[in-house]
Amino acid sequence: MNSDYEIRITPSKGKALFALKTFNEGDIILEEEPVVSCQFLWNAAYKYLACDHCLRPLETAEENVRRLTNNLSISLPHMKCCETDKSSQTACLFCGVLYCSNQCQETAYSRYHRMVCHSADHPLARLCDLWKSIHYPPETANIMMIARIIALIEQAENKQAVVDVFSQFCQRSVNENEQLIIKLLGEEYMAVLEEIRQLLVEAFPSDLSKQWLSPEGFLSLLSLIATNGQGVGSTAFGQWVKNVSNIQVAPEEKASIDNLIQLSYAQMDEHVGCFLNNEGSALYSLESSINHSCVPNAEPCFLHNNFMITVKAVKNISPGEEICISYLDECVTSRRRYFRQKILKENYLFICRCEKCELEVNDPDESSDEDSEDESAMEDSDQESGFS
Ligand SMILES: C[S@@+](CC[C@H](N)C(=O)[O-])C[C@H]1O[C@@H](n2cnc3c(N)ncnc32)[C@H](O)[C@@H]1O
Repeated sequence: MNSDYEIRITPSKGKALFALKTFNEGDIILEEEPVVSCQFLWNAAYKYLACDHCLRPLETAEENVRRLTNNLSISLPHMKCCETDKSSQTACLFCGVLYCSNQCQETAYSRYHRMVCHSADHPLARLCDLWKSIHYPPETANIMMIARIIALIEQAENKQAVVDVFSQFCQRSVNENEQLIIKLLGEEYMAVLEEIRQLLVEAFPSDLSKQWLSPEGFLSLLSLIATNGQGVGSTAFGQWVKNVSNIQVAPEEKASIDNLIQLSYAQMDEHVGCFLNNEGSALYSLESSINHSCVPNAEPCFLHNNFMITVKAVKNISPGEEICISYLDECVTSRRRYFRQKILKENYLFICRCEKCELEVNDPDESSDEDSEDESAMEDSDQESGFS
């Protein structure tokens, strides 16, 4: 039992997280590891090297910046600011997936990897290929999350306890599940879903898994990860930049490091655009109970450069206040109510009942020219940020 916050059921938003103590701006409210997580498939295929369990970067900062800029001549000073420890890395002897440490490998193996470890001709390998053929970058979800969820249940000694963990996540009606999946994949790919489901059934043929993988069960699993999945990102170069910016150096050296950083990001922009990070998605037990607000008082971040999420206060929060994050990019949160509601309704399938939207309830329900321009920009950005 935590005395800093608690989950309560609210009439308008379902589950919500409330503060039980004062948090000052910048305070850490909570930190947690996910129940399940997975790197995106294209992200992994494009050699964004990350631990298969915790998504920690496996490249050094220098390898990372060279790959992302396609410039092999870049050398980074102060490599002690790079946190990648190659000496602790390890690989699964059978399927070859990489881990940052024995500990991650052992945790993965004991919890789910035994069931999902596969060779190139396994149904799960075909599943990954099929998923990649219908879900191109920018990725928002990964079918292997479902495989890992099933594996977690299959491998658990106390299966009911694992099932209970997943039943706490926000669920939707059958009709809403379908709408979300259409949004996730696009209507034209809905027929392929049955092929995907069949491959999962082939990979997990037990009677227990078949229950989860019935047509309806499968759709609700997909919808569960779309509704509750949180994007996760890690970066070796970004971490080096953060660390190197905090060391004391002479002003001339500082200027030369800043110049190198600026130049590197400019070259990355040209070579890989916005695809800078190791990326995946994850389900967090507590964090997924945090509702959206257009005036958030908290934000999620990844201070440990792996899948551990930190929720930080961005304003002072009083005991009894609801803790909310924004599901939207900052540029959308600052727009008019009509526009924010439209984006949330279309992408997340809910009508926002946050404090700001409730206050502006009488604002006109019509779009402006500015909104229309932003809508086309959002079509790209909402794909980038995914559903959460
Ligand atoms: C990740 S869950 C958050 C926890 C959720 N309230 C629950 O009961 O599990 C996201 C869902 O919460 C609800 N939600 C989140 N923010 C909301 C808001 N500002 N207004 C209304 N509903 C909201 C929506 O149903 C949304 O799909």
